[in-house]
Amino acid sequence: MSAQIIDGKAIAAKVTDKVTEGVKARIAKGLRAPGLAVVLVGGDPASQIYVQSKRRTCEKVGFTSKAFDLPDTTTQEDLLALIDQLNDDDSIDGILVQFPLPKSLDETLVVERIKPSKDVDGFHPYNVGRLAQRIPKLRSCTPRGMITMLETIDVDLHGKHAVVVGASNIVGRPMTLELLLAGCTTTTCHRFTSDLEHHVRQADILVVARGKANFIPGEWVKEGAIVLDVGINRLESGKITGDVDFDTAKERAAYISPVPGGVGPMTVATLIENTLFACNEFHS
Ligand SMILES: Nc1nc2c(c(=O)[nH]1)N[C@@H](CN(C=O)c1ccc(C(=O)N[C@@H](CCC(=O)O)C(=O)O)cc1)CN2
Repeated sequence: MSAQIIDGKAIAAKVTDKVTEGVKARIAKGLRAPGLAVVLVGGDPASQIYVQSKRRTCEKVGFTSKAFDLPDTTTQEDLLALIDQLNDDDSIDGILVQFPLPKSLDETLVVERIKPSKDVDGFHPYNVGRLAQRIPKLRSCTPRGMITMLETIDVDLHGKHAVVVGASNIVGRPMTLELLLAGCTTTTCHRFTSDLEHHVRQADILVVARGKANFIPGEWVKEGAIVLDVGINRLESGKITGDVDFDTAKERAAYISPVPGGVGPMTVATLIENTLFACNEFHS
């Protein structure tokens, strides 16, 4: 059996089309277009690609996009002052500060400074806490995007054993909360997990966010599992590959997301979806 491919690029296009309709509906009612501020500090090449994609998608759906490209010498005070200014700007519904930040800057202080109603990344402790308490509002983009991917598959998540490999604030931890909310029994594996193979072999739903090419051998994947690969690893050849050994895994899984074209595009689409939500729900 060969797995069905979960086409993140196609699902993301549907999500952004729906947002375009939402923006048109606002304009038809005489309301302003949603506004997203995208802040990039420094010149990390991967971050530049992601930020460009976010800004391009904003334009495509009819948002107002404000770009802030700051040098890597930016101080903590300067960055927090910009966030304060954006928090007070009524034309801005969402504030996105691209991570990772240069080492001299504290990401936690940045996350905590953004007004929860403009936290379209869903990283603020207020928004993570709401997700943990089953009353989500703004939800982290990559995990929420993966739930949207799962919703396109005709599968009942209740009681399924979901195993998340990786416990970062951006992906692993909020994904565990999302899967718990969806009714899964969850296991989160991290750097101190002993016998990773044992846990992975139990997974009906396997989410891997480790950042190491072919970290999960395909033989570990349970027959009929759903595999979502969050890894984006650039090989010396220039090829981009995920964290799961795709060729072997696809012979065992029922569904699998590819890299590229899987989870990555859903991250951007969900950010756009979150911005429209923030605009309609909190600011209008
Ligand atoms: N403030 C944030 N920073 C970061 C986040 C985030 O959600 N918020 N996530 C990641 C990076 N990321 C978005 O910012 C992101 C990663 C990957 C993709 C994507 O579309 N990848 C393509 C491959 C494109 C390429 O790298 O050439 C794919 O998988 O098909 C989009 C966004 C860390 N930082």
